[in-house]
Amino acid sequence: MNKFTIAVPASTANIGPGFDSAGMALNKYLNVQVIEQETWEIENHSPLLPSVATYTDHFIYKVAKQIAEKYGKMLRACKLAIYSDIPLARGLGSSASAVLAGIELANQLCSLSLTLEDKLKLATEIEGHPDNVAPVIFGGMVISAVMSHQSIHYFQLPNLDLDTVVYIPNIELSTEAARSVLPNSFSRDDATAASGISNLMIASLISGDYNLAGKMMEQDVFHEPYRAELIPNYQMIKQEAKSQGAYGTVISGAGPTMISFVPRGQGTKIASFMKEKLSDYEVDALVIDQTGLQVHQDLIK
Ligand SMILES: Nc1ncnc2c1ncn2[C@@H]1O[C@H](COP(=O)(O)OP(=O)(O)O)[C@@H](O)[C@H]1O
Ligand SMILES: N[C@@H](CCOP(=O)(O)O)C(=O)O
Repeated sequence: MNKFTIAVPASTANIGPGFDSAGMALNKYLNVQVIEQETWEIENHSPLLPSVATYTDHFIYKVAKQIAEKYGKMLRACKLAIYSDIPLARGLGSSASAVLAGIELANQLCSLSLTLEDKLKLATEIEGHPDNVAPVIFGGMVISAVMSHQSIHYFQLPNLDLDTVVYIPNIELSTEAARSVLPNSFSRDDATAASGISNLMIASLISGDYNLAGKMMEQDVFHEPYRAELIPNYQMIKQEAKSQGAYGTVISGAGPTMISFVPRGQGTKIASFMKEKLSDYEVDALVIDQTGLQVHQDLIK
């Protein structure tokens, strides 16, 4: 019987002004062990995972079935043993990781030979925006743009000399709810300012000017002003992290998690200082995942 593991990283999207476009893979993982057998069976091995009554209701199974059907194939039965340290509905891309796990499951079980670009297109159609799924597929930091609701262009930044600290509160905020507070349109002046800030942030990240990148991150016009009131300790986290040397601190994805971008090697020290201020939070020093989604030919947790 065939056995393998699909390992999918977490992600942080937007990075301030890169709304629905910029994202980065992080070293928290959803691992799906796949063991082919006669009947379907799904085991959740992490307290973070949602429990479902039957395998047909499981999000990962549903995505895999949808993809298989799109290509005119049937999924072969298997047992899925799922492990994850990505918290749900916190702004760390759990749904993007689950979507990619489902797409890869169909790819493997139905021998679809999907390219990375195929996976990007399929995942973006399901997720609705490419900013989480692109870095989850490619690793590192990726900028992506959907052209006329069809083709997707992307650019993977060179390795960044940055680590991160994430501040995960003990509350959920669905992406859908956090999108509902955003305006439907922007004035020309606001759109011009917002895209200028975003352009400058990306240019400064590529050139290694992390102080300028951090400043631009914190000047977002697209979403942070509208979401700030949904995020506990929004100002305090920014100020305290800055006092410890963080370049910039922003809402991770749609929140409620916040994330600081810090000098390489400083994450653990800054995380332990911030944990003192945020006793009821999970505060983690995370590094950028450079490899993206992987399929291992053995069973890993
Ligand atoms: N591993 C998983 N298995 C099943 N469903 C998942 C998994 N990860 C995420 N989901 C679904 O995605 C939802 C969270 O998505 P979302 O609100 O976009 O938040 P985020 O992606 O920021 O964690 C969960 O409530 C759950 O329905
Ligand atoms: N660009 C999206 C990103 C959502 O990320 P998530 O991790 O919260 O799902 C948005 O800001 O709505």
